[in-house]
Amino acid sequence: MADMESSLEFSSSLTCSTLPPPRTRIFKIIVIGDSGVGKTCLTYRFCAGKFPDKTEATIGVDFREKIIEIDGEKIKVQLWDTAGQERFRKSMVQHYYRNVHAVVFVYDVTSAASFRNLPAWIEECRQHALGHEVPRILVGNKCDLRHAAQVSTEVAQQFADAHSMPLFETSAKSPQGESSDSDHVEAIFMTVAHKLKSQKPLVLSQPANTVTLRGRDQEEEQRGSWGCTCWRS
Ligand SMILES: Nc1nc2c(ncn2[C@@H]2O[C@H](COP(=O)(O)OP(=O)(O)OP(=O)(O)O)[C@@H](O)[C@H]2O)c(=O)[nH]1
Ligand SMILES: [Mg+2]
Repeated sequence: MADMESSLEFSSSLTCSTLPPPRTRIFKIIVIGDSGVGKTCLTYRFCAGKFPDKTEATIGVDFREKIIEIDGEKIKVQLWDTAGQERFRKSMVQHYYRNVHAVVFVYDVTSAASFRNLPAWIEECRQHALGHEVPRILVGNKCDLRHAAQVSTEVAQQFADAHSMPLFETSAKSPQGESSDSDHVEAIFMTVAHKLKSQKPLVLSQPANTVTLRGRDQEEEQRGSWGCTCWRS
């Protein structure tokens, strides 16, 4: 995490200095949900293209990035793989929500408890003043274990509808070939990226090498702290 932290600071200072275009938009997407639902595996699957050999409980946050191309534009998708355990996240929570572009809520289809806890995660977003314009999606993971499922698609869909979120059911583990009956991890994050791109969340007409800043965090961001929503090369 420290490496990423320093690289973010480095990148931010670069952004604010003299590097010329080309510029890459960055979409910050946070992935939240109970411990053990598979947030690390999902983000790893998207960025590394495979299921990780082993994972340990995330402490604070892990960053994963992938450059994707949409309509000829290269976009950096920056996934914030957050900690599900309260003791590993409490000092970090405010950083998760700063300048976030989209939120991915994850539950485990084999864990009714992880589904029941979703309102608490939604409430955390509300407490951090997440705007209604920030897209949210709901992901039920571990669909490869359908025989052990405790959360039906119908119940999950009702919850998603009630909260105006699209629902995806997937598996970070399964091969997800053409015959797979679950949504592809890749397709899920690409859908979010498409949505963000269509919303054009950043100011498009700003000059090169500037930072898009919001409100009272401006000075802090200019000093190069986390969550800088910026164009950078
Ligand atoms: N069968 C199956 N197991 C999975 C899947 N995704 C994750 N797992 C397993 O679930 C366990 C927890 O996965 P993690 O990705 O570490 O969970 P997490 O949500 O990041 O947990 P925290 O970091 O503690 O918040 C690991 O043993 C994974 O191997 C999946 O799609 N299918
Ligand atoms: Mg994790």
